[in-house]
Amino acid sequence: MGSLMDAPDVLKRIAAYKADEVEDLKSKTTIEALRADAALLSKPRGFEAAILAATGPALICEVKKASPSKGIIREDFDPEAIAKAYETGGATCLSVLTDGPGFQGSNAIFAQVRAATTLPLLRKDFMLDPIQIVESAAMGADCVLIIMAMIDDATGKALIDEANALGLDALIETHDEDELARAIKLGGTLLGINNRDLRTFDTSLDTFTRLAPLAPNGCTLIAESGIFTREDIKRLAGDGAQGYLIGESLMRQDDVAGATRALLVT
Ligand SMILES: O=C(O)c1ccccc1NCC(=O)[C@H](O)[C@H](O)COP(=O)(O)O
Repeated sequence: MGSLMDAPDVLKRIAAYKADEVEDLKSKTTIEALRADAALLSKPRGFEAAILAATGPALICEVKKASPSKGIIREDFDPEAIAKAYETGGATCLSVLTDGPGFQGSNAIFAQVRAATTLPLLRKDFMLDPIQIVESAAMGADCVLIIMAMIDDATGKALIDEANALGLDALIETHDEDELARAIKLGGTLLGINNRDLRTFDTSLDTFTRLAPLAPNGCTLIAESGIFTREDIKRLAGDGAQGYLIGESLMRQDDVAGATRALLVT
């Protein structure tokens, strides 16, 4: 028998429990209260700016214990140690999973990482409602992920507007021509192309190669998923990538700092 997180339809299942989580959040607080909490924090660190300023490949290294497609990725999961190792290894930014059911992430893990590093942080979760964007700002996130496959255009606009109002960057994730066209129409400039099809879990770098030429000049292109080697990065750079979101291949290493550094060697 398949698990709750098996493809296909994993996104539908995630959307269902995420809608419950949003209702739970709204029962405990208000968007205004979260906005006030966010206003007490220092300004977000520029996530996209850090990627554009990187002198070598801009690695966005992911802190994730598990995923629906791979199950448990790292048993000895110490978010603080991993964040420090990524920073020592030369990461430009970090991505932190906060989704519980699919990734064994949490807001507490995000807080641990935030306390351990000064690198700009992406809160990686499934955004369906503007209150989650404000919650992310109140947690000290610098960037939020918006997955086009999970939302309609009206929701996308509301999420992007909220991120802009709070000074957060928004990484708009796409996987096919239609999602990319919708993201561009919504004014997204930090565009993720996910090599993993979240409906089937099939992963191929050819997705980035196919879609990157369709993005307008001036966008910052992030290649996501399935990146394992320096050769992968060289190939994706040749196809126009300016940043690389890498999770599994680094999370499985004993020497996380060394493995991160090795991806930066030219
Ligand atoms: O990876 C999954 O199983 C997954 C399932 C459902 C929604 C999202 C999912 N993954 C998010 C990602 O794409 C990755 O965490 C991220 O891009 C890093 O990928 P990787 O380097 O392959 O771990």
